[in-house]
Amino acid sequence: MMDNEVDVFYRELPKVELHAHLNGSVSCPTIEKLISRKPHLNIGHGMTAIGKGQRRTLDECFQVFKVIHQLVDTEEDILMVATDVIKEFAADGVKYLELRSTPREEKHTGLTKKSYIETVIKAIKQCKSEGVDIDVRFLVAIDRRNGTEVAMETVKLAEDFMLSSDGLVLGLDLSGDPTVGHGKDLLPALQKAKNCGLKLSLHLSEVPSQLEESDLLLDLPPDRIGHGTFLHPAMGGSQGLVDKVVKHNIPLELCLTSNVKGQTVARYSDHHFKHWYQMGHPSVICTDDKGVFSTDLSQEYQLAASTFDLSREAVWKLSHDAIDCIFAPDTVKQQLKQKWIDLKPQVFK
Ligand SMILES: CNc1ncnc2c1ncn2[C@@H]1O[C@H](COP(=O)(O)O)[C@@H](O)[C@H]1O
Ligand SMILES: [Zn+2]
Repeated sequence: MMDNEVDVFYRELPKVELHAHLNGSVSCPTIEKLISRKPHLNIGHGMTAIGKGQRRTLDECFQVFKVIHQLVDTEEDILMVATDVIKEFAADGVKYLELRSTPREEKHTGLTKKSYIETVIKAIKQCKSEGVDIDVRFLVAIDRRNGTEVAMETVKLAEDFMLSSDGLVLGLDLSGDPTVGHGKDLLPALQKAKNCGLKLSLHLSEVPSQLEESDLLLDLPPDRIGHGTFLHPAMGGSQGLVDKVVKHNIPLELCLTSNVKGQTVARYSDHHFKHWYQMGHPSVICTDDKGVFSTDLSQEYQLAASTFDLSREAVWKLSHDAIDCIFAPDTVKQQLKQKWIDLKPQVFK
């Protein structure tokens, strides 16, 4: 996204990003660097991002991640990718970021799941020491396709890092192709994670066929929901599901461009943001995969505002209220709220 396409108000708006997959967030310039490191892979740029006006099926989106994973398979790659992504979010006015990523083992390069997470943490610490103006935390992701055993291993790894990373690792994400695997097989691992104090953000009902799974996973309950596209009765879900989300007051992470480009939502004006926002339910605008979907968080706020006719004050409240949905402790929430107070005159000048 070029700067001049987004109104300066949305760029300067301080923002909280809670749903960003590391390898889906890799920008064009970083992809270029990766391609030049690995010319033998013969990967062209068109294979890693979905441009303006383009769409793919969700299935095709998952093919794109496979291509990016080929490009990012060493500690060096992960360090560069994570550092670039963090700096790009900071340049877009994001003041607090929860990055998520699936630790991968790559036997041919010596990458292990542990060194994968260590490298992301190293990137976060490096950005901090360089004075980049953003507070970054990490959620360890479980890819649902890998089943019970890997999920258990991932929980153990996340727990170890939660205890040793000075508060940088806060929780777990459940993601991956929603048409593969079933949440019931992952329930024991998620329950264990919750019991040891890891926060849970779960992709729920990203596709229509997951209502039974969502009903089951909502009883955990998770601390946040990714997408939740088909939970609401107006989207083919049910009042019972909405009631559970409301009863537990579980915030939703909503990613407009991701859902439209991945074709689970037909057009922006049909996005389920409108149902939850109207109810006054905590709804946080997020990017999902800013690289793959060629977007950024400022653009997503502007899209939400123009599609649903939100005033600047309403947009301000939307970004401010996201602070209450972060996984970091209350002291961090207070610091961020102070930052929003300090920045407001400048943004509304
Ligand atoms: C489009 N909607 C989506 N739905 C579900 N999972 C998604 C996703 N977008 C991304 N991921 C998950 O994030 C991984 C890439 O980042 P990391 O390698 O983990 O950093 C994908 O392989 C998938 O597991
Ligand atoms: Zn996601």
